[in-house]
Amino acid sequence: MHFMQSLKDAWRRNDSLVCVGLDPEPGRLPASIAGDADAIFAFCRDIVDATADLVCAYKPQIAHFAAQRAEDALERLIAHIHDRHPGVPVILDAKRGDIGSTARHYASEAFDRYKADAVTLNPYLGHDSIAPFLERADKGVILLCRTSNPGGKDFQALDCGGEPLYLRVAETIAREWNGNGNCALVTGATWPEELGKVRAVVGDMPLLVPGIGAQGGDLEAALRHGLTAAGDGLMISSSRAILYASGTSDFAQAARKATDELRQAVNRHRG
Ligand SMILES: O=c1ccn([C@@H]2O[C@H](COP(=O)(O)O)[C@@H](O)[C@H]2O)c(=O)[nH]1
Repeated sequence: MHFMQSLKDAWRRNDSLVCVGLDPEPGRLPASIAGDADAIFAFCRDIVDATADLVCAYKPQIAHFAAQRAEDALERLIAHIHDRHPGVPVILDAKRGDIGSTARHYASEAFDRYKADAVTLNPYLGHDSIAPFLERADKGVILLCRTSNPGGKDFQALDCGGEPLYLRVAETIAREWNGNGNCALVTGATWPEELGKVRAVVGDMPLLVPGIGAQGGDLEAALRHGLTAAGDGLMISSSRAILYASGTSDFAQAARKATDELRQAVNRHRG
């Protein structure tokens, strides 16, 4: 199914705008599974199984798997989500970006190897670097726009003919790159007013919003500036605050509680 349709269905079915980020940290896995040969897979699988009815998407971050030589665990985890929780889209957070001949392999990596429904990309190399992803019309193409980190402003806020670069990026993607209707943008909750400026130029385009929880972003302000008139349009992403809500053997139940608390906090601000 088309990523955008899966996302809309999951927003509605689970009454949730929450995207759980899957960022396994070897040093933070509960002692009850940390020694297992397949601990990364088991940890993420248990979090997924405990939360799948509460989320609109999962977002595994590829570096957290690759650094541990756990790409195989990532492949099996995404297969597990598709098999056991069909209809919950998977966003591969890879932030790829390279010349077209290499980008084709990155697109194949995300969609053919990992079977992700969407992927995060860096638009800095321009349209030809993103074209191999845009052509996959059923897949989501989620482009960095106004990132949540403090250094995001170093380039993204630079003046670009009277407007900041991040807004030029948003406008260009909305007007020129979104012919297949499969684009979305990353806009951090740490910059809610900028998020609102992005919303104003991209209409109802979905926004992936990291930065709440561990990064201290303002959830209420992000919702106020980012929700569409229909009360959706956002994927509110949280990783560490959910994954490590408990450091002990009850980690999956604690993750469920943290996910539901975030879901309810978000829903209090929706129409
Ligand atoms: O601007 C961005 C883009 C991506 N991220 C990623 O989101 C999660 C955030 O983790 P938390 O534990 O919820 O802070 C992480 O995978 C980042 O790589 C981001 O934070 N900001």
